Amino acid sequence: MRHIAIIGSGPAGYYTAEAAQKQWGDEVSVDVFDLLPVPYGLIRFGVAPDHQSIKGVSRRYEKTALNENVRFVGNVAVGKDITVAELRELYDAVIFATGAPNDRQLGLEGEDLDNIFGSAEFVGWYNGHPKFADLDPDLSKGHVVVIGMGNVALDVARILSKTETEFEGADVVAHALESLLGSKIEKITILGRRGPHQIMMTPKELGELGALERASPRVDKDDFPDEAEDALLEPGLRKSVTHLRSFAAIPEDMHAEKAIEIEFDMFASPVRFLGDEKVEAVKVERTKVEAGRAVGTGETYEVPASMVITCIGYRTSPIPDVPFDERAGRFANDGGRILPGMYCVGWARRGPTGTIGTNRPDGYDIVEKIAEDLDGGVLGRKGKGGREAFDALANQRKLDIVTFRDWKKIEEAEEEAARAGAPREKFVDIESMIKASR
Ligand SMILES: NC(=O)c1ccc[n+]([C@@H]2O[C@H](COP(=O)([O-])OP(=O)(O)OC[C@H]3O[C@@H](n4cnc5c(N)ncnc54)[C@H](OP(=O)(O)O)[C@@H]3O)[C@@H](O)[C@H]2O)c1
Repeated sequence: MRHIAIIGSGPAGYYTAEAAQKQWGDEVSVDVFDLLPVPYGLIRFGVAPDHQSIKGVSRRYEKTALNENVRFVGNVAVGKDITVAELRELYDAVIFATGAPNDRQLGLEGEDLDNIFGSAEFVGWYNGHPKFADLDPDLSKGHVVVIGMGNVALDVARILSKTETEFEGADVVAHALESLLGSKIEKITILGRRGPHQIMMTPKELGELGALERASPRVDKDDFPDEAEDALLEPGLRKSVTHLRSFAAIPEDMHAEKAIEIEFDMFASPVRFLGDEKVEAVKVERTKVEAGRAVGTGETYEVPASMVITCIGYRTSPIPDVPFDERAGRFANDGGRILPGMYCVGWARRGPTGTIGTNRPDGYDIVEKIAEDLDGGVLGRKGKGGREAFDALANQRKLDIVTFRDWKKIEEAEEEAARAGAPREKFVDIESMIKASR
């Protein structure tokens, strides 16, 4: 019997557990650890609460989780409750699937002013992540600036704009829903340092932005190159550009019918944040794109801002004893191999790009590599103590472990507490989660 520890129960973690199960069947025992008492990581805390069909992928992970030889070990902080060195003593392979939960910083003056948040914080707040439940963003004033032109920026702009009817069926947590519905936002400026032909937003999500009840997207016609150049774009990007062109063609009287304007300010790079305690404006430099890169033109202006959300990417949390690539913000690895017996998958391996499905081949690939390392003798000829040995240590340390069965009780309690039409009302603090699990 071989023993595998997967650290992180999000998409990367569960696709890897699934791959291991398929590869070795009863010959392997897989423990999937999570810092929190609840599984699924990005699916629960990152995917937008109004995108329930995407969240449905957790049913596939549940199938894996319910296998005899796979178990969920929640509420365990690796690096604190148990060290990486200890895990390596207990398991033949330790795989980090910890994602990229920290916001990248712009490194600009004024970035620590009040009411400036990174998207991990803001998305975590409306998705009920215990770390960000108390964020308390001030939505009582009119102009939000969202920095970045990727799908996270789109999620944030859409969630800030939706009406109560549009939130039907969403699992946005109660504290956030109340605050969002009481917001006084009139304008959202999406700042992108490049242009329409470099946008990272995908067509389906851009289409949703064009169909909001109380918000209307505005794009400047002058930002586009000649229409003939659209034909040179790859099909996905071409569709996104078609959406942007349709936004640019919205007549003024139609904009006027909507309470919120979502303005795309392209070729605009943030320079510094202005304000005393709270943010009041963003100083921006006009850019042009040269060889695909944004280059400053020296022309600057100010965009008023009562709140700022930066949506510019994420970094993995370093863990003691795991080599880290500071520049890239993820574990130092060679195709997922970190050190003999230590691996990484998903965003912790590749950085924060791709869809949820991108993690699936990652999981299968690392399992193949572990199989190679097993065959090559890299992981020793004899299996380690695994599950039993971990349980002995956990008992000794009095770790309060949450099992998958415990999680199902939390899930049931969250489903019972759901408001009409919503799938669940999430617990937003660890204590309540644990209480519901007992
Ligand atoms: N519904 C969905 O399918 C969905 C939803 C959410 C997220 N996702 C995926 O999750 C991944 C992460 O999404 P994301 O939106 O965080 O990342 P992203 O797609 O990489 O977009 C990041 C944006 O931030 C900008 N940016 C980065 N550094 C900047 C700086 N210093 N100043 C100004 N702008 C800066 C980038 O501009 P440049 O392009 O110029 O670098 C880009 O527009 C993506 O693969 C995304 O597609 C998917």
